[in-house]
Amino acid sequence: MKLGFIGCGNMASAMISGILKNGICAPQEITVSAKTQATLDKAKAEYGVSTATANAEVVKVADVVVLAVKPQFYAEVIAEIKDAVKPAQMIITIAPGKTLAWLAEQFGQKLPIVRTMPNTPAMVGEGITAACPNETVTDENLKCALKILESCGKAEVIPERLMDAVVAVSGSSPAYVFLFIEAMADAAVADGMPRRQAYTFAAQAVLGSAKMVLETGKHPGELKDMVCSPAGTTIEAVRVLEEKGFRASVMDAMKACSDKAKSV
Ligand SMILES: NC(=O)C1=CN([C@@H]2O[C@H](COP(=O)(O)OP(=O)(O)OC[C@H]3O[C@@H](n4cnc5c(N)ncnc54)[C@H](O)[C@@H]3O)[C@@H](O)[C@H]2O)C=CC1
Ligand SMILES: O=C(O)[C@@H]1CCC=N1
Repeated sequence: MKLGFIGCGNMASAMISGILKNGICAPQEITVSAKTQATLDKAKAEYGVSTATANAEVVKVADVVVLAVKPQFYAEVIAEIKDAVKPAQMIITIAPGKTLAWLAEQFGQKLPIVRTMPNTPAMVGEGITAACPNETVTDENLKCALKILESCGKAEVIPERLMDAVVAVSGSSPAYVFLFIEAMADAAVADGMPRRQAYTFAAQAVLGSAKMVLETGKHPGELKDMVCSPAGTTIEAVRVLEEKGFRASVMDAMKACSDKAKSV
């Protein structure tokens, strides 16, 4: 399968890394375009992919084209490539806010389009991607799209109305988790732990806790209670987090994120 990425920044790189690690296709079967030659040179050096100076070149050689530019550039890029897109070619989008109806209008022709929302843990094969196919996508198309997306982690088909929620809960949330890990490491450093070691302990604690949620099927509240020994240390931290509105701040931040996703 020949894959094309229009744009080769953080998200495209994370996906390419996951795709290559899982052998979904060979490096030379991936063609990328970008704004600058420096980006193309970096992608070629890092992944061994083919590069194209024009976006239409990517469309000409790929069976599946991933639109990996920022949402504000979608209209101009689609305008540039739409005449080169063949009816059987599948388009995968990864931008927030660009609905299937908007995409159909921009392309001006019936095309199999899968709207998705991935995240950067795709880089280490631990991403999660929401996928929403339009009515032109066949079962075969969807199988192919999910094979690509599942090479970077988990993928689930969802109704389009949930896409903005997905941006907040998984598309953007690695950034909140990185903030959390950084804050925990800073606190450990304040207590005397070497910084590098503090990142390892903080990150592994988050990884292990996440695996417990995914693998035990227990409610996060129950898992939290399993850590909080009566009159112990953990409940003191939990009390302070509640006092400072930890959960409310997470929910408010995610509301701001999903609201923004509606307007990009
Ligand atoms: N970074 C993330 O965690 C996630 C990003 N996304 C979405 O992925 C898309 C890309 O985001 P990032 O990779 O973070 O951005 P980025 O800024 O890292 O990469 C954008 C890429 O597009 C290229 N580009 C810009 N204009 C172009 C044009 N006219 N033709 C060809 N290439 C062009 C740039 O050279 C760059 O390689 C965005 O729509 C973003 O919302 C989705 C989920 C997660
Ligand atoms: O911040 C952004 O707009 C992109 C979409 C989801 C994660 N990053």
